Formats: sequence, structure tokens, C-alpha cells
Amino acid sequence: MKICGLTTQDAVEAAIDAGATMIGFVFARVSPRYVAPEKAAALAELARGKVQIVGLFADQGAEEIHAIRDSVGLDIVQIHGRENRAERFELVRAFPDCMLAKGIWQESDLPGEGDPVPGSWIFDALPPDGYKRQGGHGTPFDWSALKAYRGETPFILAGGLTPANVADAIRACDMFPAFSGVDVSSGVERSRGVKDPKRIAAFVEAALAARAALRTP
Ligand SMILES: O=C(O)c1ccccc1NCC(=O)[C@H](O)[C@H](O)COP(=O)(O)O
Repeated sequence: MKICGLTTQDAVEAAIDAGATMIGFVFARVSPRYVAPEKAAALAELARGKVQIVGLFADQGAEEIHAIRDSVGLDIVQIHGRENRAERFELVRAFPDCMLAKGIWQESDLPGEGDPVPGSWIFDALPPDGYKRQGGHGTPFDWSALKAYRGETPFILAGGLTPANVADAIRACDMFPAFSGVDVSSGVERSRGVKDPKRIAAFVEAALAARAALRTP
């Protein structure tokens, strides 16, 4: 369970205290959640060893990603921009364990033969028309589009998740052996880019309860 786009100490602590397994820092300058690497490094120290620390990049080259990964001490690199096919292959070659975002609207958007194979996919909603950002816009997609996914590469579900719908999302994806968690940003904010510790706690609580119910015979 990943809480993305954290920029403050209280949000980092809320995610850890609630039981999230990953936190994300956004290094894409176009984002309202952008955090400077120096600030992210300080926030990462509060989290190290407690959760995995993910750095999100959009349309940034391998050299810049390497530098930020090393200076912040990221555990995982997330590629979430509008990179073209060749750039995606190059980035996955440079960061084989990365999380690679794929915008999904219908079954034909699922990854297939000839796509790069990352450490895991983030299946996110395709951005609404005219959006400059590839993610973090709070749009859900129809999860039934995932039913044709046969891949073994783990995937994380993102896109418009909230404390109110995360349990349904987990129930919809639990049938996939490759389903490995959920990711949220807008749904735990009080306004664009400003995280709400109470909503973070509610999201994690709802997700953990849904998972526990599915595992209970
Ligand atoms: O969060 C951003 O502002 C952002 C900017 C540029 C590329 C990706 C971005 N976010 C991607 C994420 O990891 C979000 O967690 C994911 O898209 C889900 O977002 P939301 O629908 O707001 O929960």
C-alpha cells in the first residue's frame, strides 16, 4: 500500500503510523506535489527502515534519476511520465526494479508482448484529455479492463482511489496473483497537493480491513 506525493513530516508520520508499506516523493517539477531532493532526503530519514521509499519521476533522464536516487536514498524508482517507447526501454534497462506506470482505459491498454518488463507495473487511469500530468489527477478507471491481464509482473492499482472505494478496488483485484497493492495520492488530500493525515489513516485502515476480510476463511 503506497501513499504518494508526500511533502511534510506529518504526512510521512501519518502514513507510517497507519501501516502503509511504501511512501512516494514526487520529483516531477510539473507536479503540485513536487518536493526538492534536499527536503525529501530529510523526510526519508524519518521513514528509512519502516517503509519503502519511492521516488516518482516524469520525463526525466537516467542521469538525473540516478543522482536523486542516490542523494535521497530511494529504495525504488517510479517512472510515471509520457516517455516514448524507446525512452521507457532505456529507463527500464537503467532501473530494472523500477515501477513503471501504464495508463489504462480499456483492455487493449494492458501491457503486452514487446513492452519493457519492469519490476512492477502501476496501472493508473489514462489522464483526462488536456492534462499535462500523467498521474495524480484523481481519476478512476474501470477495473474490469484488467480482467485480460495474464502477466506475471506484479502490478499496483492506482487512479482515483479513496478511503471510500479502496475496499472495492482490492476485492476487484484480489483474483489476480500478480496484484500487489494500491497507490493513492489525490484521495488522501484536503486540497490539491496537501495531504490530510486523517484521510491517510482512513485509507490505510480501509485497505487493511478489506485485505484481512479476504484472507479470513
Ligand atoms: O502526483 C503527481 O502530481 C504526479 C505528477 C506527474 C506524474 C505522476 C504523478 N502522480 C502519480 C502517482 O503515483 C499517483 O499516486 C497515481 O497517479 C494516483 O494518483 P491519484 O489518482 O491522484 O490517486
